[in-house]
Parts: sequence; C-alpha cells; structure tokens
Amino acid sequence: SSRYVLSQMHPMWQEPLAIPGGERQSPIDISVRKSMFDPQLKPLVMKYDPRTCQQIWNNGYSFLVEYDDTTDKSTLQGGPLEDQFRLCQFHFHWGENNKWGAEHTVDHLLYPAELHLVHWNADRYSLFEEAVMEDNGLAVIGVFLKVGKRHEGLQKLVDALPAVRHKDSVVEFTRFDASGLLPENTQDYWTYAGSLTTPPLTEAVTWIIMKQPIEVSHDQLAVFRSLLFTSAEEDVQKSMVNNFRVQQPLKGRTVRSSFV
Ligand SMILES: NS(=O)(=O)c1ccc(B(O)O)cc1
Ligand SMILES: [Zn+2]
Repeated sequence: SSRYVLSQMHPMWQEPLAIPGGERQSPIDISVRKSMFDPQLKPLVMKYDPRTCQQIWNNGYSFLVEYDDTTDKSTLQGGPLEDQFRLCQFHFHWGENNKWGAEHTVDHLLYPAELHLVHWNADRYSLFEEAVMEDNGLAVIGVFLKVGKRHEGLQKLVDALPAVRHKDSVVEFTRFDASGLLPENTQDYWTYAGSLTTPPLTEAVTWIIMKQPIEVSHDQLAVFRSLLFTSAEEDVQKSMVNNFRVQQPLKGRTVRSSFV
C-alpha cells in the first residue's frame, strides 16, 4: 500500500505549557545514593485474579490491558500505601531501539522499556475517574524491561498485539495473570509522590518502582514497535515508538527505598 511508516525521533507529544501544580511531576531520574531507606515501608501485597482480565486496547499512546475493576478481585496494598487499591489496567512505554524507552531512570541508566500496572484507591473513591483527581488516588507499579531471555508469561500478550495494530482497535483478552509480569523480587522498590506521565498529568500517583527488571527477548520487544499511533483510516501510519515522557524536575521530593 502507499502508506508510509515513520519512526518518530521525539517523545510522542509536545509538552503542554502549564501543568496543574507542577510540583510533583513524573517521570524522574532515581538517584540511588540520594534515596532514603525507610524501615517502616511494609511488604507489597499484590493479589491479581486472571479472571478479571478483559481486553487489550490501542489508545494511540500505548496498548492497555484492561481489567474489570468493579470488585476487589485484583488488588494492591501494603508498601507505602495505607489503603487497598484496585488494578484497572497495565501498559508499557518503549523506544525505537533497545538503547532507550523507559520513563524512569536509575542513576541515569536507560532501560529499553517500562511496564506500568495502574491501580486506584477503592477504599476512598468509587471510580477511577474520581481517584485520578486526588493526591492519594492512584498507585502505579513500574517494572523495567531489559533485553535478554524470552519472557514466557509475556508471549500470550505479544501474540495478541497484531490484532490491535491501529489506534482505537480493541481485542478480547482474558485469563491473563498480571503477576506473571512482576520480577521475582518485589520487596526491593523505590517509592515517591508523582503524576501521570501522559495527559491529564494529574498529581495523583504514588509511584512504586521495582529495583529488579524483568527480561524479555529482542523479538518480543520488536513486536511492541510494530504497533501504530495512527488509526486505520489515516494515510500516513506512524510507528508506536518513543511513547515516553521527558523527565521532570524533582522539586525537593524525597525518593524512599524499601531496601538498604
Ligand atoms: N503512564 S501512567 O502510568 O502515568 C498513566 C496511567 C493512566 C493514565 B490514564 O488513565 O489517563 C495516564 C497515564
Ligand atoms: Zn505509563
């Protein structure tokens, strides 16, 4: 077909000028030596029920694996959190090559991709849309991806991606265990107060960034890059790559660690 596939050299969208508050924006670089060990941080407790997994949706920024969050079947609690949060979706950010793509960095170390498991505070709010406006409304677990051996748990998801190649496409996707995407060690993490990294950029997120990355194969990551930012009707197709936000000022925030 006469369609062109362009790879973008810049993050996916221009930064809006004024951001609400702008005091706790994400993503950030995590300086290991400047983070503070907090012995009062509790173990994280993830209880994800694969039966709550519903579909994959290409929203034009990333692909979202969406969960039924109308009950307390898939939850996150513990760690820095005082309340119980419900899993509503997970998605990824990645680059056009394996040199960059993640949103957070650790001592400026770049990873090729980053997984975000998005949860909202169901003890205090009744809908995600409500919680997204509150400073204790959301909790997002970030997991770095590095290129190495094939990730068996990811393959079912990778095989479904061609069905959501274009923006606004949806495919049924059920019985997927999100905990299979977590690293073996989920007790070593950094946590800080931040924001969504795509519009509406609201400062509602308690970030929990895992220290241990997961390994995925080069070929698995290459399938992410076969997705498109653009819908099927558009003449010029744009590869969905570099869908990460530029890093934001720390503005005096402290990053705490659960480990020494
Ligand atoms: N990239 S992120 O995890 O900060 C995130 C999560 C959810 C939404 B959203 O539902 O608009 C936007 C960004
Ligand atoms: Zn994200």
